[in-house]
Amino acid sequence: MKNPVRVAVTGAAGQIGYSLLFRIASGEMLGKDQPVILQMLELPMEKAQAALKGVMMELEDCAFPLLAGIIGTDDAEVAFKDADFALLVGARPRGPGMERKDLLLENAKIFTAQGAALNKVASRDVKVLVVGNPANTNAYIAMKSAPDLDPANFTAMLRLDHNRALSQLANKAGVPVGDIEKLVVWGNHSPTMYPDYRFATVNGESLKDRINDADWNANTFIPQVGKRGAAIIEARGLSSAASAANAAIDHMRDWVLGSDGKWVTMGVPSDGSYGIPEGIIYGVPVISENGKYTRVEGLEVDDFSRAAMDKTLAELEEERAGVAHLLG
Ligand SMILES: NC(=O)C1=CN([C@@H]2O[C@H](COP(=O)(O)OP(=O)(O)OC[C@H]3O[C@@H](n4cnc5c(N)ncnc54)[C@H](O)[C@@H]3O)[C@@H](O)[C@H]2O)C=CC1
Ligand SMILES: O=C([O-])CC(=O)C(=O)O
Repeated sequence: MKNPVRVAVTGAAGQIGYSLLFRIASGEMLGKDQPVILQMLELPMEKAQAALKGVMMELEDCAFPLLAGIIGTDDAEVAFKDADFALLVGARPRGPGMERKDLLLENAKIFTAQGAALNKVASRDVKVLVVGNPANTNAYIAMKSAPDLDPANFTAMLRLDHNRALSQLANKAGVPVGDIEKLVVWGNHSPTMYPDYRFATVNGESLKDRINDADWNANTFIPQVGKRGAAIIEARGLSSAASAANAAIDHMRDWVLGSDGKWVTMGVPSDGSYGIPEGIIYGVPVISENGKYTRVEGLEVDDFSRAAMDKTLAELEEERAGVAHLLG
């Protein structure tokens, strides 16, 4: 049996937390041979702490063989102590009529504090996934607030967008979703994101050629993927939770255990490639192996794509400017 690893989850009593923790504890994220210690953070309010207690009782009641320990706390330095993985979910969600960036100033302070706490007490190799919105800029804030940790280990979740795009493409082309490869979602987790299937294949053949519908791409597919979060809020009255938790599991699992040669989308600090300034947390295609992700390099950027990639970049730069005063 492997030694247990420590997985910190913030916002553990929230709706994503409730869909996420049980799957981590059952081995779906890190493997069926990897024991985990869950270190869960919630707000210091009585209601949040009581709800967290309830979640911990239910985790116990599952008798997961891989669950080697559970810690519930309102102190970030307890939750992140020696953490090997940190899933930063805890943040306010948007409601109907809001954009994710409307949450920026309210949620930003969470990520300066949690970045600093990770910097102080987490494992030096901690792998961080930011889910709380606006996810890219919150990941940027956490990364900048943790100067002693490897910036490459701060990532934002665009996997839900990637998975949404896969399903839309599979429906349109009438192919099984699992047969589609080489999809990318560039940029920000916001309506400006650019889902790009120019390179996508189905059983090795071009999906773009098979669909062959530029109008559908520009006027249906791209906006539909970009606004899917809002459509879920409209339908449910609450933002996506089960699909968000599922995407978080996919993101971490592929990062840690490898993507099997397949492209997946991760929001990662830019290395300057594709005309994205260094350090901006931007969705790019990566392949992961042995716990390390590598960008897919050298993809052609045509005029349509350049315009789309620059638009989402401009929004990220605007968000970054909006939080610069918090970062000293
Ligand atoms: N990146 C993505 O694809 C997605 C991101 N999200 C975002 O994830 C976040 C969480 O969503 P839900 O679970 O639905 O919200 P929720 O409101 O159900 O749960 C959030 C939980 O976080 C806790 N929390 C708030 N501030 C905290 C802090 N400083 N430390 C620890 N815990 C804290 C709250 O008490 C609450 O229990 C939201 O910002 C939402 O917009 C949601 C779906 C997809
Ligand atoms: O739309 C929201 O606010 C929640 C979210 O990020 C998503 O579902 O993509």
